[in-house]
Amino acid sequence: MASVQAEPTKIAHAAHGARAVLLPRQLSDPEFALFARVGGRREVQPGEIIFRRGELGRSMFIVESGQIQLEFGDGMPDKLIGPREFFGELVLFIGSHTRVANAVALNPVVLHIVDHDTFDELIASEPRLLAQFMRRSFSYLVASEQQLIQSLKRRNEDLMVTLDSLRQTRTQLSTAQRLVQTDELTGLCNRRGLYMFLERLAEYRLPGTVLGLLLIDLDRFKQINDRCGHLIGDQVLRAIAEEVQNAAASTDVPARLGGDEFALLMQVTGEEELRARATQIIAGVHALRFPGCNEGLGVSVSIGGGLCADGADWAVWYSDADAALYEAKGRGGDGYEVAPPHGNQSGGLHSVI
Ligand SMILES: Nc1nc2c(ncn2[C@@H]2O[C@H](COP(=O)(O)OP(=O)(O)OP(=O)(O)O)[C@@H](O)[C@H]2O)c(=O)[nH]1
Repeated sequence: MASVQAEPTKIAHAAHGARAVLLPRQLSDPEFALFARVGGRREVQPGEIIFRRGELGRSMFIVESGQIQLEFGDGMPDKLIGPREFFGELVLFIGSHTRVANAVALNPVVLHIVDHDTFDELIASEPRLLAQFMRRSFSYLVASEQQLIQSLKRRNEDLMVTLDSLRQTRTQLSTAQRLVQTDELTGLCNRRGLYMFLERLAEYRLPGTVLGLLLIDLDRFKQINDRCGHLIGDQVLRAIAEEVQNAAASTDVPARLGGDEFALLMQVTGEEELRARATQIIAGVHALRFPGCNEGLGVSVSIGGGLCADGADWAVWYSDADAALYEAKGRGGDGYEVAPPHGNQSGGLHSVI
């Protein structure tokens, strides 16, 4: 519920104390007497609505006793109108004006209602008094509008700050999401990242291609670690990751599945391209050199691959490529093997996650 901005109901006194100064919405004695005399008297019960926001206004109201709450809505503060104050006067100054607030009686209220015709007659019969009333009322309305503009400006600034921090949160979220899907050592996609890609695979599929999977495993990596130390071991892993990345097109997903096992999920034209990529990786790895270690120890990889059967899932693709990898390892490593086409049609990706 909006807060209530109470307007002073007392007559304020000028600093020098010589003359009483009326607050903007207060009527002087002669003004109140005049409006009370010509206006229609109406008693209002607590909770009764005098007018609603959006209604076409026809009259101004003067409060003799009790309190009226003006509810502007849209998060703007409500206003209280008390004895000898007026509200709804805008309709008398500009024709066919719609109400900008709901006016609700907070307690038993006595009102005097001045309509358009009565007001016009008063302008003719009491021009001096009415001019004074209108002048004061106008300056109040202008001040109110200025206040409103200020408060809207402030709200706008607050909103900009909120928007800014939301943008930051979004950036942090996407950074966190990227980190969760990335292998820290090599910067490639990790297993989780690959699974997330698989969930949205349909969005990335290129027409006229088939999916192909290569599993790449370092040969005798334990020995490299043992002989050269883990730091060199890490360097080797990073270098292999680069070779896998080099063999990947922009629509492919190179990943480190863990330890010394890498994967390359590709969109290829057929088995020939799959073999060409495997050959490229093997050749790239052969050319790698690691100062202080590589002299006596070659680095090589074994690769198992296969074309991914349509309708099958990751578990099937992985198991076919893994069987081929096992064969390549069995032949002493440093080579690749491609699995025969697989006809198995099974369920969804979720069987592996
Ligand atoms: N430096 C380093 N070593 C790792 C990392 N993750 C796993 N390893 C090591 O990788 C080695 C993998 O050993 P194995 O699974 O026996 O594989 P391999 O020695 O390559 O044997 P083959 O695959 O049969 O040729 C282990 O010694 C792990 O400690 C890593 O992040 N950094």
